[in-house]
Amino acid sequence: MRRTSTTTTSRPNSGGSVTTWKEFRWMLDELFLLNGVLNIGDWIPWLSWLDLQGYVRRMKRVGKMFDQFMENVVEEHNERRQREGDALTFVAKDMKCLIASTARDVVAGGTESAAVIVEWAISELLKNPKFSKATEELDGVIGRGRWVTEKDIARLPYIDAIVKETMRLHMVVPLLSPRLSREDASVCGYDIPAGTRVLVNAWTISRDPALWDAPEEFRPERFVGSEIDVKGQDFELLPFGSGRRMCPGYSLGLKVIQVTLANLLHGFAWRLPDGMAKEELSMEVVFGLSTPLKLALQTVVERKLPVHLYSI
Ligand code: HEM
Repeated sequence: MRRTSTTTTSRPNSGGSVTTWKEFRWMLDELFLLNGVLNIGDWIPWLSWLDLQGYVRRMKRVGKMFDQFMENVVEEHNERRQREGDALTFVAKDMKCLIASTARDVVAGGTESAAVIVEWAISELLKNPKFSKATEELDGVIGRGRWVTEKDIARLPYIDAIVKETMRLHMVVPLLSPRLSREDASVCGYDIPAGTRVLVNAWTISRDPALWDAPEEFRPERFVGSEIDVKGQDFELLPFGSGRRMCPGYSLGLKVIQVTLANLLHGFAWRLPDGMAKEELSMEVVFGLSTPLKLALQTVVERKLPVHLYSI
């Protein structure tokens, strides 16, 4: 299945006011894609009114849809709270907008990035013979009688290494948030005047051969026993950015990725569809605000744990 592209604008239509799962998925794809496109009007301002690529029109449309969706969610909560007489947490009308836009950041930041990373991790594992190492670790530490919990992660160094290596190779936010230099500065021989808009290309840094051995290869082992972390202190690896504008959700995001991936590997045996060779697995990427696979991963999964563990 092909994801939203810079040229495709059609969206699923529920035909009603309630946002369907398909529409929500479409909104997220569109939001992330448009946040990362190169809009001609941003670089040549006198052309911006023409909106040559139609991106501004699309941004306005998806922005409106998202605001509407979030406002509906806040409204629903308000109604419920009113019904239950919960006066303290009732959201005043003028706060609704602020809450809706903050919630949009949290929903968008917290869902898409984690899902993209987990999908890349499984694709890499299907392509590389690293699966057995991960499942051996899980069998040894967790056993086949239960699911993985957040507390187990500290005892799963290979899963942690897979997550870090996936985040290095598939930097989900390739360009960090733009910064503005407040004073004249000199960095590595480059003069940066005050007022310059600075873009940090975390994607290139994490594939720089001066910093990484065989940077294009997926090698989780490089992080086993390594001090390099993803918390913004090691500048060669900045999947959550660094400094004041660093991702405020990094701790939650990291845990969601680790626990989700660990459970998907622990609970299911994964393989490619019959007749599909590893070499045919597409690793093409869409560059936007995030970097998902161009074609959604197609796999066959089989249950590995006792049946009763899968019932909700
Ligand atoms: C799951 C993996 C995630 C990744 C890889 C990720 C990555 C990033 C990156 C690279 C930035 C820009 C940082 C910078 O420029 O220094 C960022 C900003 C941000 N992230 Fe995340 N994020 C993730 C999860 C989350 C979650 C779970 C939330 C909310 C609960 C969140 C909310 C935000 C917000 C609000 C910003 C903007 C911060 C600002 O501009 O001051 N992110 N994220």
